[in-house]
Amino acid sequence: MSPSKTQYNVSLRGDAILTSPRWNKGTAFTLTERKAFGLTGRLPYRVNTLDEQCKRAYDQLQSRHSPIRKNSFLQSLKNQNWVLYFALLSRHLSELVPIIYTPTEADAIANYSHLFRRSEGLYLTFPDQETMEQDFLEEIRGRSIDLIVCSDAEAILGIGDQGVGGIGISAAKSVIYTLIGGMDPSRALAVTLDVGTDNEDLLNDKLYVGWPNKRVRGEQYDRFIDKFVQLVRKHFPHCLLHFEDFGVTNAQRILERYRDTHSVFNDDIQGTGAVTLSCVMSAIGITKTKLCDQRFIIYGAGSAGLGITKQLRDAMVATDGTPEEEANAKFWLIDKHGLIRQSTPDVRKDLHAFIRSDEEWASFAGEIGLLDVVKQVKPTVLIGCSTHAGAFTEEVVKSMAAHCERPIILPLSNPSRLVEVHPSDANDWTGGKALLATGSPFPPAKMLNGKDYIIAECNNALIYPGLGFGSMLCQSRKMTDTMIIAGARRLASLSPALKDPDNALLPDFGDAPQVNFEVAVAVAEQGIEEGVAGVPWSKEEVRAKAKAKLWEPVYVEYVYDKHGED
Ligand SMILES: NC(=O)C1=CN([C@@H]2O[C@H](COP(=O)(O)OP(=O)(O)OC[C@H]3O[C@@H](n4cnc5c(N)ncnc54)[C@H](O)[C@@H]3O)[C@@H](O)[C@H]2O)C=CC1
Ligand SMILES: CC(=O)C(=O)O
Ligand SMILES: [Mg+2]
Repeated sequence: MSPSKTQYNVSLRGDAILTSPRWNKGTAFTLTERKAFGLTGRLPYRVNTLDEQCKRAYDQLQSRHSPIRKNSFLQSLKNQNWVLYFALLSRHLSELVPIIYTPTEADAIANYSHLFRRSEGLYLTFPDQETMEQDFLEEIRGRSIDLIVCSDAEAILGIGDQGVGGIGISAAKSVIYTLIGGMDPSRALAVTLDVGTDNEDLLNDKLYVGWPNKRVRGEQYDRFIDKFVQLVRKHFPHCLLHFEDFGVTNAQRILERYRDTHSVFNDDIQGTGAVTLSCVMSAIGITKTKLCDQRFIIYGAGSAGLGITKQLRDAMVATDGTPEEEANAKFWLIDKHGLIRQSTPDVRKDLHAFIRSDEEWASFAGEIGLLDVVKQVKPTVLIGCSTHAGAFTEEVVKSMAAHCERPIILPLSNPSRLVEVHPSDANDWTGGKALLATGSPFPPAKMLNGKDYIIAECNNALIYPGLGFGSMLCQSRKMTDTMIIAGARRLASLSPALKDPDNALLPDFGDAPQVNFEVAVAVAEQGIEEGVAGVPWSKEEVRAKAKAKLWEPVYVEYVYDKHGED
């Protein structure tokens, strides 16, 4: 609840308030509230505190042994009582984020139609587009919306096209905005844009609950997306529109199309770019080098690969004063058909600035693989966002380490089973020299001195809630690159490795709420400084304003009022 509110006037009574996850307190309704809301006979006698409810829920959760069953339990809890759900998650953040987010959420999404119990969020389906506005208004009735997270589910986490199951990633990313970013969940909306699926398993599944049709593409797809974006702009001109897990042919295009006219954000491109920039900044703090001193190999040139490359390039230009063309030349991008160079067919337009010349690789015939590129380029940074499990083989890692004192190796693919190299292997193969971070959580590796080396989680969830909250806080008209860089710099400044190079490259996920608060402040300050903010504040006021806006999972007293909120 908002810390500025000590009381809410609520119009729901009886079963209606008990079945509203926003207002339900279950056994924590006080005796006065029970009388006022017609609940005395609807609840057992004893009034519980939130702590007692959390303990009971945690005990129940522990009796579910597999991560996916825990995920289902938490999903039910979310459908019952938001305060309890978020309070429980906050009390066990590091343990439960992997259950409600990557890696477990990937399994929940892959099995969405079979695990389905109850709908959540907004389903906008291609054949129903005539009623899109009506459906939208029905879902947000009586609510003010600050944040919309939408997905068309073509590239979910690392598991590809998941059709209507994409609502799971929109909802999980919204939950993270609340849990880590302090966003009021009643002001957020998760949306799935069901434009069909090319996943044959889903199309052949009789229980599939989405639109059983091949994915719509081309002009029809663009018109559908445009209809949705214009609807958002019409009804909530100041809300942040977050795009998640769109396919590589649409993600950057959509971002470019709308980013100058509305506050839009593509997490896979910009969020991943920002957290990776922070991670690399932290690592080069240890190697005492600059961004422009690095040679980067980016393995997997999809949305994340492009976002990471551009973010690192832009920061190099801004921080080191490297001319853009010179900065572009520090990157070697590899995709399914090897190194991307002039003779590579059908390279996406957004990658053109990073194409290597054929002349540089004249002595190589055919597709040029990772090992060849590593041997030739002698990279200092190797980043994986390919979904190609095990791609960073022992030979690749050892070849890199042969020419680089502290190789920076970031296998970022999710979920855990798709990681390009297990961080313990990379640690062992480099004699403990590699500076490592992964996309999903991994246990620590052992350093040569026997101490644990904590593997930082370089996941966009460590930064996007702060980027989004900062942008919403200052009501920015758009999310600029410089606002994102300001957030990434603030995150890097909080790295534990700054104090001790044997520490993790990024803050622990357990500290993510405090870290994201700092990111949000940096982003809003930057928005104000560059004149895109819609608030009349000075930069000095931002911190206090941000504190006042944080939503916290605590119970606030309710007073019955038939004209109150519902
Ligand atoms: N750690 C983090 O915060 C994030 C991690 N990711 C992860 O990165 C991976 C990619 O995600 P997106 O970029 O959104 O997907 P995407 O589908 O846009 O990109 C994947 C790219 O990898 C390429 N690829 C596939 N197999 C390959 C191979 N054998 N060798 C080289 N390239 C190959 C594909 O052609 C494609 O260009 C996923 O596992 C995803 O979970 C994505 C966003 C954030
Ligand atoms: C973390 C994330 O956004 C992804 O894996 O797609
Ligand atoms: Mg994603």
